[in-house]
Amino acid sequence: MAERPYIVGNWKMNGTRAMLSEARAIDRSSQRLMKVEVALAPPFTLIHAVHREVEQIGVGAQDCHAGTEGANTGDISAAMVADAGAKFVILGHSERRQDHGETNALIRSKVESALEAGIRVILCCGESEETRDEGKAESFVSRQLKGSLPESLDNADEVLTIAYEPIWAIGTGRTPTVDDIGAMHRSIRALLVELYGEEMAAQVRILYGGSVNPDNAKELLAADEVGGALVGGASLTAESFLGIVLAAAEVQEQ
Ligand SMILES: O=C(CO)COP(=O)(O)O
Repeated sequence: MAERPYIVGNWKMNGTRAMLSEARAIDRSSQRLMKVEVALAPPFTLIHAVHREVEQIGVGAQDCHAGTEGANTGDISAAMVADAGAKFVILGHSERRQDHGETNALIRSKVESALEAGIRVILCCGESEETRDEGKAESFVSRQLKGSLPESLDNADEVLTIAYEPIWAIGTGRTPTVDDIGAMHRSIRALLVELYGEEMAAQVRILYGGSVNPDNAKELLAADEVGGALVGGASLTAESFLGIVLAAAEVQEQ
């Protein structure tokens, strides 16, 4: 792993204020964090509280609306999550695509809105099991990214992270092989070079997500072109999340 690995916990629809102690515990185990960049994306309701609770780690949101303000009952804009303390937002997660019918075009306008609001984007992509079985995973992911990334970016390296999350690996305990992850990440890197040029593309981190846990993290993080992990279930307790952070630090040292 070339640069500092980036380990991000996506709490999804989990967590009340009782979980702030987990965020605090993650933050306080900062000894190893010098080698690893660590962040949490709690639900909207906890962004501000987590932001106030932590000193070392980043805090972000799991989604935002494409607009800036207005008559959108129940929605939250990028500027609002930024105001609550979010420094990044996860966009295009497969659960948003599936459960809320989010299209690539909508996701692209959310990406633009987030960048406009001055927060970083973790853009998710990933194929279904059917698409992988058909041998079309790489072309599918490439189409997803082409459809949801802005055509040009001034500083992709500073504002953009990609997360490859095969849908069939999310919450299932199944993961692709290290070779398959490496092949997909190389394909994503090639697309970034095509879109933004070699220099900028080289600095965009590409995370792997899907059933990452403390036991498999070391192997998965050592795969080619993997710059970190987006973690769901195993980010819900400090103990398991820190196990992954530790694995990332060990891979970094190798
Ligand atoms: O969707 C994910 C993170 O965004 C992955 O979730 P799990 O780690 O629970 O498989």
